[in-house]
Amino acid sequence: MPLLNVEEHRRRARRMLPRLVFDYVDGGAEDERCLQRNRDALEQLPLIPECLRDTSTVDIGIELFGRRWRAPFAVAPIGLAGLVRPGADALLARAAQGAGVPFVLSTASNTRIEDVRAAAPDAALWMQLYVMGERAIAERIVRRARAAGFEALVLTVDVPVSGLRERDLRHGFRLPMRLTPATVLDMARHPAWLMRLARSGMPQFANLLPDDDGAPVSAQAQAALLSRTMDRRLTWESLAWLRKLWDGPLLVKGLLGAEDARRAVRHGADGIVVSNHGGRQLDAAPASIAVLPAMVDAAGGRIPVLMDGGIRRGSDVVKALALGARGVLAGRAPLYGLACGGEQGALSVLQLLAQETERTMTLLGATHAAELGPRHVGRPEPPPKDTLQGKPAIYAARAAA
Ligand SMILES: Cc1cc2nc3c(=O)[nH]c(=O)nc-3n(C[C@H](O)[C@H](O)[C@H](O)COP(=O)(O)O)c2cc1C
Ligand SMILES: CCCCC(=O)C(=O)O
Repeated sequence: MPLLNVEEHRRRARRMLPRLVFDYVDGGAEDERCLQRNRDALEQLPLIPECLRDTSTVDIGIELFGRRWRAPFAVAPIGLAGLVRPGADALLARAAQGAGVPFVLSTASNTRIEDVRAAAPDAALWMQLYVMGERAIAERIVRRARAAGFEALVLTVDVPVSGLRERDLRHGFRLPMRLTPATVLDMARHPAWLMRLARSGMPQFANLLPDDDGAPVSAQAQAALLSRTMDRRLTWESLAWLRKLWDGPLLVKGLLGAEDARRAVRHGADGIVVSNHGGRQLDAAPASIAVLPAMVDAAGGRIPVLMDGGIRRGSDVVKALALGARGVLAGRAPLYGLACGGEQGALSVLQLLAQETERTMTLLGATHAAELGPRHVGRPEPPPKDTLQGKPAIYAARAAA
């Protein structure tokens, strides 16, 4: 039976992966309220169709930074994706290439920048940047991405420190790594996953390994990235430093406040990504979709606003576009696909999202993203009654699992 939607891919991924890996992908910070909020806020928004409009051709493609995207979403940066499957970054890039959408490579990828480019020569590749203590590391990554023909740079700014990922802590997934006996047993119960990992070895942060140019990159930097120890002196003024290194589109990812959107414009960013890091950082953060209209308003049409967080259906994509996003990023959705079926699995998820986006737009009477507007979005429905004494619905899901 083919998997019909993203949630079915998620459930299959949960069976295919050891719990430690699934929880790393699926989990959020602290009580996972932000993770849940992203979903709730999207689900609670109704869409209002406009009928009797000619929808004989519907084009879900968009254009951004001089490139056509075949669908209005890109694959979000995912660090340590190699835990899901060896070569994950290249497989995701190839899936994005197949779907005709951009792929954002994480600084914390397990495949080198140059190897991702070689695997997906025709893909629109963007580079996500984490700035750690040694600025020279970031500078080197930017230079390499540029040389490999990456088209945009995405500076992630919502990780001054790691969010408190309690699922990871429970599994001993931290440094020094202290795997629990239960985790080791669980890995043994997933032989297909384990064999692949055994063949390829433990994933490394490939962009931090000593390279052909012999630049020394310390084990310390690898450890800093795993624990998400970033440079906390990074400020808005640092954008000028990046500007000198990068002349292409420069986006800032991880903004939620209108004043920050205005600061991004003032400091010369070419775009912003409204994001709470998929609920993995500040658990008290609002749902991305909830603050999107204010962010679009603050950007005032001067720079494009993208959004991520909780995209699981084409209708979620359409809601974000209707509220003013130029496009969205999908993080976990293609990753669940990757876990189920490698490159083909990730591509299937991207195709499902594209088909759902097209169907939703057709049902709304919109033939192009530019025709979508706030009039298509109704007032949020009241949140569903919690079944477990006021706990977010995710607890109910877990209790049922
Ligand atoms: C396993 C995992 C790893 C991630 N790694 C990064 C990263 O390296 N850099 C980054 O900017 N965001 C990272 N993110 C956040 C995503 O880019 C994106 O903001 C988020 O996943 C969007 O929410 P969604 O998963 O609900 O689509 C990661 C997310 C996940 C799930
Ligand atoms: C381990 C590298 C950082 C990945 C990340 O940003 C995340 O887990 O959300």
